[in-house]
Amino acid sequence: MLERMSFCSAVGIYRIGSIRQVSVPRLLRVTSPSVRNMAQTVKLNNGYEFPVLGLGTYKSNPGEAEQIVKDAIDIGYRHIDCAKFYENEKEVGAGIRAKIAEGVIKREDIFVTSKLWNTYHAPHMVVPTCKRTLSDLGLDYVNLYLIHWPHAFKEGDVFLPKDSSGNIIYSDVDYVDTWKEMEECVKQGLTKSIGLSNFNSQQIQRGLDIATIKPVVNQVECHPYLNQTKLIDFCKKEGLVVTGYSPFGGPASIALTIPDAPAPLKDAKIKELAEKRGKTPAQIILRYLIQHGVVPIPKSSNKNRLQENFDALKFELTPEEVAEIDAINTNTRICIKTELSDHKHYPFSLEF
Ligand SMILES: NC(=O)C1=CN([C@@H]2O[C@H](COP(=O)(O)OP(=O)(O)OC[C@H]3O[C@@H](n4cnc5c(N)ncnc54)[C@H](OP(=O)(O)O)[C@@H]3O)[C@@H](O)[C@H]2O)C=CC1
Ligand SMILES: O=C1CO[C@H](CO)[C@@H](O)[C@@H]1O
Repeated sequence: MLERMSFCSAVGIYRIGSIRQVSVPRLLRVTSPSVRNMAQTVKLNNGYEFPVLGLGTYKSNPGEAEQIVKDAIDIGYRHIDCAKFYENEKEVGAGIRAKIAEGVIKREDIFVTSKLWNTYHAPHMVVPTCKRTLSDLGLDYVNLYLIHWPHAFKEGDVFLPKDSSGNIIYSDVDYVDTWKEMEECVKQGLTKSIGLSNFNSQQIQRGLDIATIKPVVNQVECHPYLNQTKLIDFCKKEGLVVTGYSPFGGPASIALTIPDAPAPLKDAKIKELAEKRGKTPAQIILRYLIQHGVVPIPKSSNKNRLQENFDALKFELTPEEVAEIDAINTNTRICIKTELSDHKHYPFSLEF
């Protein structure tokens, strides 16, 4: 599986599937390694390098998010996943900027993603909303800006606008019109790349058909119970990398609201492999996703678990072990949003 591509006495470059890994001999390492000489990355279709493991920040509460981001950067994370919807971009940005100010990283060493929320799809709102995110983060640009969901809600700063019966109020805006303004964000230097999140294959295809700047990523739920092999194949064919959210099945809050929510961390096969390999269930899951070419973005607000998750970069599963995990897939979607299934752009009515 691990195939050496080239070697010189100073630096070895390996390829795991399409993942490039640059390893630097111990003597050349500095105490705070930068993404340029340490990160394992995959190349996006526009040539930018995308670190193969990121940090999720949903439910990283104001008060903890800044410290968690700082801890993650110290551990070696060089990819942070944010969103306006998470309402913590100020704190996340403060963590990133603190580490730049300390000289631990330079801006170009870290890959920052943010997302356009559903209430800002109207074309005239896209560029200003991206600028608001930049202002909250305190950064001049993000590396990747995603349309968070294909379905638009009534425009405004109320993220979940509801009518008197408690139903979400939809908007008619078509994501292909939103996409044109996402392209404008690239042209204005607000983001290096643009992409999609929670889009199904037909929606991606519709986007590709009108795009002059291609999406580089589709970010979707991905874990051993929803391993997304068909969508991954489709995305690979079209030149998109799949980022995998909720690799452990999502935050405890989701598990609490869905009493029988599947818990991949507790799966018997995952636990068996973890024991056999002397790893944790979390590491087995992250490694599994990475070896499928998915870029997982686990969230943790605990420094030990941040380290544990990061250490998934340091071992490999055999093809047989990957196949054993493939066999526990049940295509079970946790973040399913059935309450939105009558929206004309609801993404989950198709198989993939
Ligand atoms: N595009 C989209 O629509 C979506 C994007 N996302 C993104 O994906 C990220 C990750 O997904 P998310 O839904 O947060 O869920 P995850 O699957 O990453 O699970 C997070 C939960 O797992 C726990 N956890 C983390 N590490 C470990 C470990 N090693 N062992 C045991 N438990 C662990 C965390 O607790 P603790 O913090 O205490 O460690 C937390 O409760 C989000 O933060 C967000 O950035 C998520 C959902 C939708
Ligand atoms: O990014 C996100 C975090 O999780 C939320 C709850 O499921 C999602 O709605 C949202 O898309």
